[in-house]
Amino acid sequence: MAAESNSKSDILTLEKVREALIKQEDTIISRLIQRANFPLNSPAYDEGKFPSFPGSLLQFVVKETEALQSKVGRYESPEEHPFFPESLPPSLLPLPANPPVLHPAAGSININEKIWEFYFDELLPLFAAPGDDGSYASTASSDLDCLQAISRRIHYGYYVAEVKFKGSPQDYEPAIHDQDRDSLMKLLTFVDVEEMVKKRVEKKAKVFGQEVSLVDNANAKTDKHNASEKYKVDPSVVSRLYEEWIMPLTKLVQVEYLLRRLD
Ligand SMILES: O=C(O)C(=O)C[C@]1(C(=O)O)C=C[C@@H](O)C=C1
Repeated sequence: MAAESNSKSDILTLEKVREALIKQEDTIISRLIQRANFPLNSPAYDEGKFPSFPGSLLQFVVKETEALQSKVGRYESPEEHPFFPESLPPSLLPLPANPPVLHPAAGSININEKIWEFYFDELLPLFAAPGDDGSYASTASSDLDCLQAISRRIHYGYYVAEVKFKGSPQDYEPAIHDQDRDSLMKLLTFVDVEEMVKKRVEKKAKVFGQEVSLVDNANAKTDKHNASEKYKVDPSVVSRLYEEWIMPLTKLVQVEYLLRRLD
């Protein structure tokens, strides 16, 4: 079944979708900076640490927050996916009146498990300082803010794939018919764009993450040895986040979506 042709999908352009991705960079970087205000706070992640919760404090915060957000319609947007989709309450709001822009396949592609894994196992230790200040609730909420912003960005790949497909169906259709992942991956990859994204997010991390002081401190500014310490989150970690995880997973979402695009 093909996605409906309608005014909203007709005005969706690659330029507009890329603009949306650029705005989301601001959200992701700001949330990482917010999380970096707290140390690692590992008891928040230990299952059974607080007997009042069945799993970890983090899991409790995520599940309860997602249940509330589900009731107010968060997961009715195709790019929003819960981390604990099991037994979520339904939305209490009426369904959106707009006709769908995406193929219904989008609803079945949720790669949040991969996002959860890299965030806690690999990314977090790179930018949260070791230590425990006891502020577990704020830490868990802040983790969920980061996870949701990253997840939304990655699942936005549906829209990128849709505009690319609509722009040149003749290029994509043979690879979709053959279910050829490698060809799809080649077709949708723009190495020059990826290079720009990495440079831009690194620069944004420098601008957003500066320590602001009313006293000019010329020494601190020129001290190259302390370059990464000057920023609230190391800019090279943000660039690495995009290079190793966000862009490859956005491409994975695009491939998964395109494989089902002609169903
Ligand atoms: O801008 C695109 O064309 C995208 O597909 C998005 C994106 C990204 O995740 O930033 C992913 C793949 C491309 O190689 C370039 C950039």
